[in-house]
Amino acid sequence: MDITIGVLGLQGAVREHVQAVEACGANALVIKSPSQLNEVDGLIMPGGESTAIRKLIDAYAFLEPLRAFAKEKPVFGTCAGLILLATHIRNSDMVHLGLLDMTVERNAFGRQRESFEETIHIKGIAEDFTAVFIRAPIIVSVGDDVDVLASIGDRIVAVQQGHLLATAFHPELAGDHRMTEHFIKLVSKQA
Ligand SMILES: NC(=O)CC[C@H](N)C(=O)O
Repeated sequence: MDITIGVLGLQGAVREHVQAVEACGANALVIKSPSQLNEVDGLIMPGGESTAIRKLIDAYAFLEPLRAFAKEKPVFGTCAGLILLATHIRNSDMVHLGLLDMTVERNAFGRQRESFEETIHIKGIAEDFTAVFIRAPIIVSVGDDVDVLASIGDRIVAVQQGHLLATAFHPELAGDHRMTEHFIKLVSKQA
């Protein structure tokens, strides 16, 4: 398979995503400058700290190139990456890429449960996925064109809108690559 997936390499769980992509048999490229986006078929925006990543996005003039990329090609945002994709952030005027039609709430599981694992069902992808949540956001509501892939109670934790995919959890940390594989399939269809 000659697919190359970029992993936005500004801050956060970059190396783990590279390993997950390679474990799925695709090539991975750590993206540190906007011009490298021309070399990849899809992009993963990792978890980390969305405000820190945004500062670096601005410092390296990444915002418009990322928006343009995501309009054409598949993007997978995990945790902080999900926040970067959202059209609305609850209790904030901040919008980053503003492309995936959803309202997210940052750090929504509260202090007691800052980090935990939960076995979840991901529609069409996995019956029993061990999802790792780290100071995770939740998706509070989604637009009509957004497909909800997984929830915990009434908290939405995975969605897809066309070629945009987002999870509140860290799929690269579970040692189970089905979510990454799903993204690579999405990329192959479009590449
Ligand atoms: N693991 C994560 O990516 C946490 C996200 C972080 N709490 C934020 O708001 O950006």
